[in-house]
Amino acid sequence: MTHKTSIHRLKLTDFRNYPTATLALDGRHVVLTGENGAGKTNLMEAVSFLSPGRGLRRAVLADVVRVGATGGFSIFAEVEGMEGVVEIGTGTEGEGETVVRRLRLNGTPTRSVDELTDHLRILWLTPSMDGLFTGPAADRRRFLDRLVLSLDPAHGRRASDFERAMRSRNRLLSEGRFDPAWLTGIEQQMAALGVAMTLARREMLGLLAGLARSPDDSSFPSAQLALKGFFDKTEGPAIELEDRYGEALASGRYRDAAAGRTLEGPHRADLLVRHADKDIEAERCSTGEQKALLVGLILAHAKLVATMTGHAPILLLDEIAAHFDEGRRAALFNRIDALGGQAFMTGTDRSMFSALGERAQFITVRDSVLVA
Ligand SMILES: Nc1ncnc2c1ncn2[C@@H]1O[C@H](COP(=O)(O)OP(=O)(O)OP(=O)(O)O)[C@@H](O)[C@H]1O
Repeated sequence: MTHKTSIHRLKLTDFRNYPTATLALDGRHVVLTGENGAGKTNLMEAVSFLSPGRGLRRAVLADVVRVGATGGFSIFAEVEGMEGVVEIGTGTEGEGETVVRRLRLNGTPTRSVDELTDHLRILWLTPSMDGLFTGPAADRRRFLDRLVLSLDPAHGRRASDFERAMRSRNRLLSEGRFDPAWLTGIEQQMAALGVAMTLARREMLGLLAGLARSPDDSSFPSAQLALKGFFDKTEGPAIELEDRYGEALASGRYRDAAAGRTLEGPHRADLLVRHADKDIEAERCSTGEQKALLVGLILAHAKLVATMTGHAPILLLDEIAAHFDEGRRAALFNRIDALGGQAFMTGTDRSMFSALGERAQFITVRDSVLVA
């Protein structure tokens, strides 16, 4: 049995184009419509700040604060979460370079925004992800890491610790400081973290592949996913893989010093995506097929999160409906509904969402004002 998580109330202060805004929600899906530039994506971005990180735009925090505001932004939400009803307060303090994010749960300050994952899982799909299959590998790696992170909150720390260790190694090598004891220490750390990251990525791909296809999946093709590069197929106990990577780093010191960077590791891996029914790479699919593939992937992931946590995640789908014909839109709404969670959707035209009927609450966004 999957439980629902949903946002009941949302209050924004000095967030993007909103001086203040309050939204009372009744647990149904939420459709935000309005003209271009009205503030629909901004509102979704505010919801995405109820998870750790920099939100769905990966924004610089200072840019999120409303232009002209004297302090930081704040978001207050009343949420039916994974541990019952919780009041989440988050926002920024400080200015310019020193802006930091703060979090309060039921009024009590918490040490880390990572605690948000105890209460809510939020997944999103935005137009900026349209070029995911054809763009740089770094985007696909980040996408995969975000999938992992939603089920394994320790993954973020692993990745940032690996980055830090790698930067230290790169610095030593670029300065010609080939001190073996020092380098070996750093490389062992990189080996442990790099292998753990890779195994977590592989596990996520295995879990997604193992998901049973639901009968109405034909509207959204399923994707075949594989890791490419860096221990993509190598089997063996983690400790063996760590030894192998540690040795590869040690023997690659002069090569990496010449290149000015570490040439081997999880930071060079890629995510391969194939259209399972057509058996071709996603990058060769038409624009519409790529979009459908991406939606299928997000829906499969949402189902996985619901199964693994027992709670359906909150979905943020920015400008999705306009891409699909009426039949596919209806299928999309049915799939979202079957997940059992709350979805936020945006569009300029309300009629695109008419198939949702009573299943959604319709809100018009007009110049930073929300009209239910
Ligand atoms: N920090 C900020 N302070 C004030 N306004 C901002 C800030 N950041 C962005 N904006 C404004 O917010 C407005 C709305 O942006 P948003 O992306 O939410 O629009 P939208 O309704 O999703 O439009 P579209 O349909 O074109 O995607 C833009 O006009 C932008 O200039």
